[in-house]
Amino acid sequence: MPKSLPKPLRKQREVLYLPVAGHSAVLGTAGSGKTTLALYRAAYLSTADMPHSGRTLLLTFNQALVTYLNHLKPLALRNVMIETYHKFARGYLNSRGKMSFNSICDPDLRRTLIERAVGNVTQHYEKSKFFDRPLAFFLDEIGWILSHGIETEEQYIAVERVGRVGTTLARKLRSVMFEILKEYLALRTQQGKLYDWDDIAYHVRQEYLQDDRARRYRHIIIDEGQDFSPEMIRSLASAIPDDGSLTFFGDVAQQIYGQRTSWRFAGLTVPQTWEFKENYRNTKQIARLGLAISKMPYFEGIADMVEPTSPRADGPLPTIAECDTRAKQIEVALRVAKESGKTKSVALLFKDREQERLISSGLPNYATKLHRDMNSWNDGPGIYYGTYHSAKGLEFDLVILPFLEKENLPDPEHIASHGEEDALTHDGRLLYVAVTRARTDLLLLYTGEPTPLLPAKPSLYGRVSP
Ligand SMILES: Nc1ncnc2c1ncn2[C@@H]1O[C@H](COP(=O)(O)OP(=O)(O)OP(=O)(O)O)[C@@H](O)[C@H]1O
Repeated sequence: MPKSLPKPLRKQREVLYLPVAGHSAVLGTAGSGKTTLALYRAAYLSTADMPHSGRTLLLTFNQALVTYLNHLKPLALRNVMIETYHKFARGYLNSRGKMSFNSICDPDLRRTLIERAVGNVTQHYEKSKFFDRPLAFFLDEIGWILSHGIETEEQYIAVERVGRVGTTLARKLRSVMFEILKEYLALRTQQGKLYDWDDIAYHVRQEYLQDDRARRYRHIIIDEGQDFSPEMIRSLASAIPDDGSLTFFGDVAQQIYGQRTSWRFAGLTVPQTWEFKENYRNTKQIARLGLAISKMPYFEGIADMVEPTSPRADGPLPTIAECDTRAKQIEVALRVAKESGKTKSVALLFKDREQERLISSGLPNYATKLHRDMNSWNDGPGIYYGTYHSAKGLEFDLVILPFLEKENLPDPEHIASHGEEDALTHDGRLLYVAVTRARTDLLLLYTGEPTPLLPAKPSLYGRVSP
């Protein structure tokens, strides 16, 4: 068994020994040990000399988490491959001779081609407000169709929920939308691109349907599964043999990629879902703020939400600091990070790379940037910085969140393209992820009016004026 990981307790032990064949799903609140148990389960399923043992694949969404997992991965897991879904997909298609050089359409080209597709289709119709929607709407809708494995116009017209919160697309417009999708795919093919990041999973699944070779992995485990699209999950269900297993770990409150669809659309055969409610990471005070965020109106109506029970460890209240200017926020963030980074792990997290750059130039050069290609992980004290997305699945002693003002969050561009409700829903989950990365200390900074994403209750915070 892994040595460096905490010993599984209660529900965690039950999950470790879930059936070794078929599908299982574990839903857990932040910090409840999903990643830890994903590693334990990988060790259990890959243990040599057991009747159920076999090669095991542990998949997650982003590279920073893969690097972190590899750092936690004990020697007992030599038989386990840990990688991102997208790396797995490329590798598998390559093994089938279906991945030539440069055959994936990158997001910039995709954007250009979808814009062109909208323009081309517009010419066949009379002027309509539909075509005036922001490009982000078309990018999203096409992503939604492809990541759900929808193949025909009839399927698309019949499907129940289409579009983001508040932007459900009327059925009569779906034919036009589908025409835009087909035009995009035609333009993409002309560019020699066989896939994009939304439909690669569809192609993986199609390939498995025709693949009668022995399966490379007997067991697959998905961590951060809430961010896997239904088609990604389906493709993995078809990647295991009949006597193999698929174990899904996820937290719907932390869904920050994709179109907020449900893993349940993937149609796994899960007799029962298991829930982890105990939070082992955060102090009571941080967990209370996390819980208050998850009770905000913008979280309402999510299926499968698991509410945490209060952790035992006590700590300081999250600190909220109103600064006169953004420059002051930067000064405070840098000072605290440098001081605390000597003895603690500290993460400075931002909405996007642009905001990260406002601070990163002032950081010492030993600070570690969290990013897609990071390939080593230094445990212990130090400064880490990156976007909320890049910190997914990770944890730090102190988390510093600058720029929490109303003008910045929810993101004004997101409001412009998808409306306020959608922006609140999207950025609320990001904030939830960011807050729950903190083990013991949290520093929230803003100028002017704080973001409406933060709960107003004063007793949740210790307030300071630097
Ligand atoms: N049984 C346990 N006893 C003590 N500590 C534990 C136990 N299980 C997990 N932990 C610790 O709790 C923290 C959170 O665990 P982990 O990262 O596995 O949670 P998670 O559910 O994947 O979190 P998230 O979804 O928020 O990323 C880690 O520091 C882990 O070592």
